[in-house]
Amino acid sequence: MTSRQPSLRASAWQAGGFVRDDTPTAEVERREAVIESLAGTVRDLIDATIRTTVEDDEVHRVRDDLAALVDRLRVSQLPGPAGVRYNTEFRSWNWGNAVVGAANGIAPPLRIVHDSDGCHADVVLGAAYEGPPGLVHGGVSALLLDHIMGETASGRRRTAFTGTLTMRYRRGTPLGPLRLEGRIVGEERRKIFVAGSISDADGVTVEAEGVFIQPAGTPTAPERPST
Ligand SMILES: CCCCC/C=C\C/C=C\C/C=C\C/C=C\CCCC(=O)SCCNC(=O)CCNC(=O)[C@H](O)C(C)(C)COP(=O)(O)OP(=O)(O)OC[C@H]1O[C@@H](n2cnc3c(N)ncnc32)[C@H](O)[C@@H]1OP(=O)(O)O
Repeated sequence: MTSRQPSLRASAWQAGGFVRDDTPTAEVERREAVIESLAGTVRDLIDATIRTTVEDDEVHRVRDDLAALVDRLRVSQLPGPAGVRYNTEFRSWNWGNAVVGAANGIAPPLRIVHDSDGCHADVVLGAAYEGPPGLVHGGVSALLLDHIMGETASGRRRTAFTGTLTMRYRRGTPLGPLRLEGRIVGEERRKIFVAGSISDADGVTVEAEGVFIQPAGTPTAPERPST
């Protein structure tokens, strides 16, 4: 996640379900690095669990050790999901997000780059994202495209919810290195039309079209610089 320029009254965001949290940016980033390192190990654990061939007794011992570790993390917990928070500098963080959450071991996670044409992200998908043998699950493709296309529509200056998302799976998407892209192709009042794609080294595997809706009454900030 990148830093936000202060541009709007914080109160404008409360209506969109974002939670104001005045943790200073330096502290947010310190904690984010800590929790991200744990999530990275959880991601390794998921991959190791899928691919392990160790004997049953060893599986049971590892399970018991992990259960003890879960108990240690449960000692202090949020009352519910992590949500989206932002501070006075409009630095936002959504550590539980299914696609980009720093604390979420099931998020790939996607590192999204905003540029003048929209957004893109390079990602490597492993065994945890498999559908057909050796190929990315179609729902995972839709998940990742939904998010990057939503961020494209948002442009980090407004809230945009997915209204309609249409996928065209042109060929199987192999597990491994992939590029995701999103770009705005039209706008009509609160509707933002976005095109998206997933590509491997040989070209596009999935194309998507989406209509994203800016909820009525939510603000739009001035253009933000590219990151
Ligand atoms: C200001 C400072 C900003 C700083 C910004 C900083 C950070 C930004 C941070 C976060 C945002 C970042 C990224 C977003 C990233 C990822 C996105 C993930 C996307 C999701 O994962 S999100 C979850 C799945 N998503 C839902 O959970 C939606 C549930 N749903 C609803 O919340 C409503 O249903 C809604 C809001 C969609 C519409 O509600 P509404 O009341 O506003 O709509 P309304 O009836 O007024 O229609 C208005 C016009 O939209 C047309 N229209 C309506 N619905 C449509 C549909 N479904 N498809 C196509 N067109 C539709 C109408 O036909 C009309 O069109 P027309 O104007 O031409 O008549």
